[in-house]
Amino acid sequence: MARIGFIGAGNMAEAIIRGILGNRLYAGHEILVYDANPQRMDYMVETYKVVPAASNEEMAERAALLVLAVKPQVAPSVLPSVAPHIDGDQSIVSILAGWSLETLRGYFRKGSLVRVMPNMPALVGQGMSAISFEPSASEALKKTVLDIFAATGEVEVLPEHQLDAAGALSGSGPAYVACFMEALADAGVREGLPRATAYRLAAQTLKGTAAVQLETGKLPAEIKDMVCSPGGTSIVGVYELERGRMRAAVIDAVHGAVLRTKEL
Ligand SMILES: NC(=O)C1=CN([C@@H]2O[C@H](COP(=O)(O)OP(=O)(O)OC[C@H]3O[C@@H](n4cnc5c(N)ncnc54)[C@H](OP(=O)(O)O)[C@@H]3O)[C@@H](O)[C@H]2O)C=CC1
Ligand SMILES: O=C(O)[C@@H]1CCC=N1
Repeated sequence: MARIGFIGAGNMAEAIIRGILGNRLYAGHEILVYDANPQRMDYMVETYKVVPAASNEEMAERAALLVLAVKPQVAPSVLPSVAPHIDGDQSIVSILAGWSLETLRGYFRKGSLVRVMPNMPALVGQGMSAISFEPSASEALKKTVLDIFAATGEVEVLPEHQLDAAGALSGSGPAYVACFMEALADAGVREGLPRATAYRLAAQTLKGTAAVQLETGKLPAEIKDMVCSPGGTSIVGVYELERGRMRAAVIDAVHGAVLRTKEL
């Protein structure tokens, strides 16, 4: 049996595989992949020396732990043919947005189920994964799953009812942050900075500010106060952000993503 198999070898599967290989959790020959797109299969096999499966059904027969990494919209056409091949010793990790453990259990009669909401920065080992286990999950399975996602960044075990919120915050969050980064860089260009310089300044500013929060534990409000000198420049910028309803826009964005998650 392969240690792990990926149903769908797209962006997130690649990010997780990179973490596994980079941290030497498993070797390429212990990882099975199947993707409906033959070019994508070729790319994954050539790049990561993983093992191609002939079908999702073969994968389900051969992988001790199966990662569901297709789009949620595709899952209803994939799971009915995969589930009958799963026996009680196997485990299924779903990263499908919006798919509850209860919905998954409707397909999988056997096997342990885990729900994970990873995020795209897993690609560079800076991911944030929210993880929910079934109450019956064994300590061995918890360790295996935590080790896999810790290889892609940080992990947080959450009760399942919080996973949709986590997905809309940290799962979708890189898209919002990229929009903010682009806006910051556009602003720099408007003020005369070269485009490449503006991107570098914007990206490192986001990374550095996040690092201050994570390393010092200071509240975002405290960090903002450390930057805003009385009567200075930054407080004028903060005032303009507030006039633009920046906080309300972000809160609306996450709420919109939660509502969409419930539709999937
Ligand atoms: N992207 C993100 O930031 C995050 C995504 N997720 C979740 O991860 C999952 C995967 O997302 P992502 O990696 O972005 O998606 P991708 O579209 O990059 O990857 C999915 C892959 O599955 C392939 N595929 C389609 N149909 C089948 C099939 N029947 N059998 C096997 N493979 C198939 C697709 O091929 P083709 O392109 O030809 O259709 C594609 O290569 C989703 O469920 C999403 O909700 C969770 C957190 C973050
Ligand atoms: O946009 C999506 O549906 C997926 C889930 C979280 C991030 N990307």
